Amino acid sequence: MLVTKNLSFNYGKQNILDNVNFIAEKGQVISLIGPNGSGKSTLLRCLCGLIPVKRSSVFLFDRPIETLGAKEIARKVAFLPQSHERLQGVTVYELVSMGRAPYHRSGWVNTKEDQEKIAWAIDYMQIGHLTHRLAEMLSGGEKQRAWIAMVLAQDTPIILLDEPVTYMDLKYQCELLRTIKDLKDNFQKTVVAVFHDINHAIEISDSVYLLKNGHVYKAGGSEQVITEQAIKDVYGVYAHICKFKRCCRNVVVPAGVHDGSMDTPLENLQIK
Ligand SMILES: Nc1ncnc2c1ncn2[C@@H]1O[C@H](COP(=O)(O)OP(=O)(O)OP(=O)(O)O)[C@@H](O)[C@H]1O
Repeated sequence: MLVTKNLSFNYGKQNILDNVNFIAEKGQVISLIGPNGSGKSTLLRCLCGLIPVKRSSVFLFDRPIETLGAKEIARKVAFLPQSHERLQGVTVYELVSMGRAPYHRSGWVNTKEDQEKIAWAIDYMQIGHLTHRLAEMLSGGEKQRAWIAMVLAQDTPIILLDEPVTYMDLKYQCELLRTIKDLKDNFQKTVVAVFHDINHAIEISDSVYLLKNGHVYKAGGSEQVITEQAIKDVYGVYAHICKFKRCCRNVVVPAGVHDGSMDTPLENLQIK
């Protein structure tokens, strides 16, 4: 569905992405993880045609992305950026409605189908009580849910989310992870999401891409990719990969401030 072949990208002379080979199939959840500045957001922006790429390095439904028009791409891929545009005087309902823009030829008249998709997205993200509020007046977490509703109203087979749990409290973080799983299980959506919390990536992903300095350090199932060695190599941090009873996934626990220095190998940490 969404593929990159030896994708490289520069800003000026700075090499940001280096020979990235990526593949997302229908109904998969794929996480991008890696340190600040490793190229995760840039990769997402290449995947939805927001930044121009070399010919035949990004393919959307088997077609080189540069051969598709902006609206055509936007009917296939929705993108939630890391930081949102500051929209003044726009209600939450109007914000969510903007997700329908790729389907409008000219002007702004919502068809019955548009209204149904908008209503579904609002209901799905549980923001019905916010629709008349100005988006700029919402709390960080409320705003994030409103923007995700806009992305869902776009009704695309592929959804790209850049740090979607930002600003959300624990309850909404858990709910958003469930939402992503539901979008995959019940709507066969393909979701590519950037996470800083590695445990979120472990919890939700069919595959994980671990980026380091613009290249893919490792990709695959989370158990293969996320190892203590990989975390040390990529983040420069010692971390424990733990298994807990009644928790059916690995849990990454970085060495704590009381365990010793961040540079202390795990085997030398003082366990009291
Ligand atoms: N518009 C731009 N012009 C020049 N350099 C840029 C631009 N946008 C990003 N960069 C640089 O590209 C590199 C990768 O940035 P990117 O935002 O893709 O990283 P990231 O992995 O998403 O980081 P973070 O986790 O901090 O969000 C960084 O060094 C950044 O400074």
